[in-house]
Amino acid sequence: MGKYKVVETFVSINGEATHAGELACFIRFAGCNLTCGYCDTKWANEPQVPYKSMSAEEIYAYIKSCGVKNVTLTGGEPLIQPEIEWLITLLSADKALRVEIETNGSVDIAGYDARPENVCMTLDYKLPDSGMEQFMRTENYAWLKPQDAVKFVVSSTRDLETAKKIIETYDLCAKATVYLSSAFSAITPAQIVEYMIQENMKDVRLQLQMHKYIWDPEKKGV
Ligand SMILES: C[S@@+](CC[C@H](N)C(=O)[O-])C[C@H]1O[C@@H](n2cnc3c(N)ncnc32)[C@H](O)[C@@H]1O
Ligand SMILES: Nc1nc2[nH]cc(C(=O)O)c2c(=O)[nH]1
Ligand code: SF4
Ligand SMILES: [Mg+2]
Repeated sequence: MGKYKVVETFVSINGEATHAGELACFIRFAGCNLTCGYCDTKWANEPQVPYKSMSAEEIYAYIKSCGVKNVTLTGGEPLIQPEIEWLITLLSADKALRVEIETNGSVDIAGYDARPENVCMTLDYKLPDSGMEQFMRTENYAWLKPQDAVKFVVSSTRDLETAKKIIETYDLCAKATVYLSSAFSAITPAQIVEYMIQENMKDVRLQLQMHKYIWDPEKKGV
């Protein structure tokens, strides 16, 4: 079996989405197929980024040594890592783990349809201000499961309007939990809440990147 390019591993609270506030073990992979303007982990996508080669078994052993339940696979883009399906299968076989995959919305998730309940996807929809909207695969919404989330990272009123349109067009609140997040420091959380009130977005949740309020927003490994 192959090796995975891992740029950092750490235990922290998950700062985002459904399990925000719970301890989680993070595995961050090198490289991404997109270049979002707001990306807070551009360093992980640099071709020369230092990485550790780890087998699936080594990653699993590290996770077990952390003793936590939640595992977040992130990056970079986890779903473009060669043989990532094998790692997900290995981790999901351990029912003491809950595996969350942070994915950017451009990669086909149809092949993960047989995943068990302890594997959830947090699927981004990249809005216009990210510069990456043309790569979004809305076909992915056919494969959402109740434990999944769709996340819109918002930078502007234009982004909010697009998010609302996509949520309604694909009836996303009926398929998964839907989050609006502020692109850190690009728009205030208050502006997002004002828009949610104005548009009566009853089934959508605001989420803030908790770790950026707890620690220096530039700090790695938290
Ligand atoms: C760094 S990405 C890695 C996973 C995957 N490439 C993706 O985009 O979903 C993890 C999450 O952080 C979010 N993110 C990145 N930069 C951000 C920023 N400046 N403010 C808020 N969220 C950000 C992304 O939108 C994504 O939901
Ligand atoms: N604390 C913390 N929680 C997170 N949840 C998702 C993250 C990510 O970068 O994907 C992240 C992260 O980088 N740090
Ligand atoms: S898809 Fe994720 S990792 Fe890639 S550039 Fe965008 S936010 Fe960064
Ligand atoms: Mg992050």
